[in-house]
Amino acid sequence: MFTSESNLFLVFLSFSCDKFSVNSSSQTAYDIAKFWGHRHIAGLLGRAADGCERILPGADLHPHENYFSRETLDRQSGKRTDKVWLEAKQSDSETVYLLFSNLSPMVRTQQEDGSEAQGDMKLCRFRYEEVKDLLLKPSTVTIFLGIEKTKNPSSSSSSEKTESLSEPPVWFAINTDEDAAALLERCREKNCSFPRSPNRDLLKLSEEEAGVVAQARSVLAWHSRYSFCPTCGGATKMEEGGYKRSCLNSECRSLQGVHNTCYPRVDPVVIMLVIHPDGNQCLLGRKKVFPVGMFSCLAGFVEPGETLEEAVRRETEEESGVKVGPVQYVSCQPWPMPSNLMIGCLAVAVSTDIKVDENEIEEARWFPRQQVIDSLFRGDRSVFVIPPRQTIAHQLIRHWICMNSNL
Ligand SMILES: NC(=O)c1ccc[n+]([C@@H]2O[C@H](COP(=O)([O-])OP(=O)(O)OC[C@H]3O[C@@H](n4cnc5c(N)ncnc54)[C@H](O)[C@@H]3O)[C@@H](O)[C@H]2O)c1
Ligand SMILES: [Mg+2]
Ligand SMILES: [Mg+2]
Ligand SMILES: [Mg+2]
Ligand SMILES: [Zn+2]
Repeated sequence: MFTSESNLFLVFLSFSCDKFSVNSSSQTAYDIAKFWGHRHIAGLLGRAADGCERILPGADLHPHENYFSRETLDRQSGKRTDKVWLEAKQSDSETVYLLFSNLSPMVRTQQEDGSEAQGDMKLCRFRYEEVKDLLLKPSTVTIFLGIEKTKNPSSSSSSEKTESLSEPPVWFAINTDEDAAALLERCREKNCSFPRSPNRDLLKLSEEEAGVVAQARSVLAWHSRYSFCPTCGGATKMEEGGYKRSCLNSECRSLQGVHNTCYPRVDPVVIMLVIHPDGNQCLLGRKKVFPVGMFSCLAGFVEPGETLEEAVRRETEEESGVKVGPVQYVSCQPWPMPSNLMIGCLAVAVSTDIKVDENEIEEARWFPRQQVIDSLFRGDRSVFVIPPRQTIAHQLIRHWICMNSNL
């Protein structure tokens, strides 16, 4: 019975209907269709060819995968202590090496016009023969990243199955202090470089490669910052495929029992979208260093002996003066600059007056839902800019907009 009405409705959707308009209660047409049980209409509103499905998935939200989160490699932590296996894999002709200089991976840019789009940048991959001299240098740090995950083995043909009997390639990352220009000459491909602004440039990788870089860069950064033993100041040696540093001083306390100083560090950071008590506005702030017009979620390092909820409340109040009540975890994102874990939360404000800490934040404001929708989906016509979609800040804002927040 729906067929002709559906087609008419779809035509209407594709020509003139504005799906992002909200009524005085900040409800979209989708919110209202869903509330009154018009599942078919809600489905159409959420499915049109312009990507609306991603925009308004409703209550059946798919758990979102953040950029830098994809696990392309199987880490195989058990292999880290198998020296014989690791050595054999290092010289295997199938093994993939990523080359880092000053903690930046060598990448190839697809577009010569300097385009900013995601996927425009690819990691340069090297074979053992091309890097074996670097592996021998004492200043080179080599990390075992893992084994390539096999793609859906049950669906492969019999010839593919025979091929897949051999182990998939193993990946290593190396950081070297060799001259960057000389390193670039090793590459067979054109348009290669070591990006200078990781915060901006590493966002141009594919999801698969971004996940590998998140792991590699964080561990390499740990080695470059923790060369000496944090307990006695002595020299250390690298172990377990790059996942441990042990003190060479046999008297050192760090050798008795297990010490977190011997393992790669991760710093937890809470990042929160604070919702106004009326449910229809959210709190966003800007740092002086942000591009003109950009506002983002507030964020801050979790302190020792603090829960995530308390960190959200403390950082929000410190930076904006706003007091927060309930806090709800949404998703997290590894952020390898150098090794943060961004823990994304929604929080509900219990006070609304804003008083910013000028050392951290230049300005903070309550933004109405409609303005946020404009900023997410209407680009040029918006009054402010939100961070790019690769950031968890963007995803938290999108998550709030996609929720049936007021029904
Ligand atoms: N992916 C995203 O969407 C996103 C968004 C915002 C922030 N971030 C990241 O989160 C980090 C933390 O946010 P913030 O700067 O607002 O935190 P913050 O509000 O806690 O302030 C930073 C200050 O805290 C102090 N500090 C305390 N512990 C620290 C630690 N372990 N490492 C470094 N400094 C520490 C330093 O004085 C630093 O200047 C940023 O550095 C940024 O990389 C990511
Ligand atoms: Mg902060
Ligand atoms: Mg702070
Ligand atoms: Mg802080
Ligand atoms: Zn020591």
